Amino acid sequence: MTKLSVNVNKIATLRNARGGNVPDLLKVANDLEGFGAQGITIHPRPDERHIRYQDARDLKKTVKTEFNIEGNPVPKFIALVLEVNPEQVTLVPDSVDAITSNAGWNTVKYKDFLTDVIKTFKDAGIRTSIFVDPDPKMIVGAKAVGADRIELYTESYAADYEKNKEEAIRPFIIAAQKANELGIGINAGHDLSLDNIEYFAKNIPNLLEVSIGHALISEALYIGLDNVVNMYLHRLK
Ligand SMILES: CC(=O)[C@@H](O)[C@H](O)COP(=O)(O)O
Ligand SMILES: NCC(=O)COP(=O)(O)O
Repeated sequence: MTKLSVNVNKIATLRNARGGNVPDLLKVANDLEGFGAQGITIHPRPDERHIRYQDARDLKKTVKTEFNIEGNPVPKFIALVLEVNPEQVTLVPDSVDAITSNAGWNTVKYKDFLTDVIKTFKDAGIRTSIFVDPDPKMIVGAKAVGADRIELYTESYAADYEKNKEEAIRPFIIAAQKANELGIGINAGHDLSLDNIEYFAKNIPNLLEVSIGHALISEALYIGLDNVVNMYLHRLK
């Protein structure tokens, strides 16, 4: 079964719009777990425009499922993750001014850097995952730097799903086969939604976890967080 980790960045975005504590991020995360989410994901960005570094510290005390922190491993991020000690860290190569994540790591070019960073986190007992495009070379590179898992960057799948879902998923199936062959775990995320998740999960062998935020919170505006979590869980069965 594939685990659902809910990315709560958008809850923090809404909270920050007024400067107070509505909605209450910790309560929402706790409720999501109560509704069945099997993990909570955050992606603190250097400008703290949604998740603040303090949110990571606070969530660590309350999250009872798997806590996953994503981000670019700049020194400030590495220090935060080591301090908070989540179950999983996901390395994402986003630039400071990126609106959202827009590429996977080049695990070949950044081999030495990634090997060091992965070792730092693994020595602290934190499971490591590397955000990658569905390119077998990058998956071989992720294995070579010692990552426990890859997170497949699913933006292209989501963008092309309506046009031609068989074509859209093809590179992801090939990538997953490579990951399975190498014995590296598979996570996935970015722009996954109630529309496209079921086909993805059914076609990707050994998909361990998906992290979903933007679409899930948007869908919840119409059907509520409880319903939306359960609809994802049903599609991931
Ligand atoms: C790695 C990934 O795809 C997500 O973490 C995504 O980047 C969410 O970040 P934002 O909420 O800042 O768009
Ligand atoms: N790792 C992907 C994630 O956490 C959520 O991405 P999105 O669903 O907000 O696009």
